[in-house]
Amino acid sequence: MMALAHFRRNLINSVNFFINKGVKLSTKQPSSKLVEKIGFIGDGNMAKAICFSLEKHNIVDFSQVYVSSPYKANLNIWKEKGANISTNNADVAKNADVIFLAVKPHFLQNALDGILMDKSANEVKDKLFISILAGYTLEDLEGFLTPFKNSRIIRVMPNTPVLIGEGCTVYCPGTNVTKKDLDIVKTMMEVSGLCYEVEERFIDPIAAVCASGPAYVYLFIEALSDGGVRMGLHREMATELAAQTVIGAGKMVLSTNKHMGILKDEVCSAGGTTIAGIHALERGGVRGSVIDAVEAATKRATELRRIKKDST
Ligand SMILES: NC(=O)C1=CN([C@@H]2O[C@H](COP(=O)(O)OP(=O)(O)OC[C@H]3O[C@@H](n4cnc5c(N)ncnc54)[C@H](O)[C@@H]3O)[C@@H](O)[C@H]2O)C=CC1
Ligand SMILES: O=C(O)[C@@H]1CCC=N1
Repeated sequence: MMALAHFRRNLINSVNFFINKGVKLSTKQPSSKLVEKIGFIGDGNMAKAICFSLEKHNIVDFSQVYVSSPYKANLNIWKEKGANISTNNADVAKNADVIFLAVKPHFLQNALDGILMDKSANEVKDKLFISILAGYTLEDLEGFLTPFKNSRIIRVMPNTPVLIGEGCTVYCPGTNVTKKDLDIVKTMMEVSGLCYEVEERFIDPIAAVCASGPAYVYLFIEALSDGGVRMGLHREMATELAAQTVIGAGKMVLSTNKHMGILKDEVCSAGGTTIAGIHALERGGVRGSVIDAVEAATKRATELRRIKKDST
């Protein structure tokens, strides 16, 4: 219990760091029947992670979920769970009150054009849209959504661990977003991990750290496991130990509030095994590579936006 209290206290300290930097924090308070009908335009990995988490936390029942994608085969998993599926995005846009835009950035124009070509497009008004797309700014998105009268948009950047309640999500409201709209997004996303409101200028770098981050960490876990196998461990054991080591190290950073360098030094005995491993990592340029990765992913968000603009 004491350890838990200590963990919480230090987590609050970490979060205060963000608040001091102008980042607003939400606390977890699940509620039911938050929205009547929730929609997903795009039915892929991130839509599933968000929706399955919402269902698990009793925020929505699948009967309240409307989801669309051009490929019926991909929608079957949603149908089996009881969601309302369609290959016509207009069905989701008309029926749902809160609509996640969950397609890849280069498919957004096509997805919205499909709605506008539908004869019932004029029914799509007074909607709250939630964009999880990398790259597109609120200004871009509000431009796209102009035809849907009185629509509001919130830009949200989640990551796939929301599926298991260990996500990081940030969000930023567009013009005319109401307090109720923000409460909806906060309540939906904070059940699945950390959730902050941020200034929009932080979203691309945060996406590069948190939304892309799981992929970097999987790479590291795989490599750590490979190293174990190279040294004679069975794969299953090596992977389990590598993954738990990453969980443990992450929790140490959050719960002890010690600088990472100090935590690293506590593992490195003088002339011992760990410093030999650290030396090998530093020779391989691990720090520079990770920093380069975050820089490259941040820059790529801007490129994604430009690709769309150049092609219209
Ligand atoms: N995967 C991740 O970890 C994260 C993804 N995102 C963002 O979420 C969005 C979705 O990413 P994922 O779920 O990973 O992609 P995904 O490829 O798994 O899912 C996208 C889905 O959109 C569907 N689709 C394609 N064209 C469509 C159209 N015209 N109308 C409706 N649906 C269409 C596809 O069938 C596909 O299933 C992207 O914009 C990405 O930037 C944001 C944070 C994290
Ligand atoms: O790779 C991507 O573009 C998306 C956005 C952040 C994580 N996945």
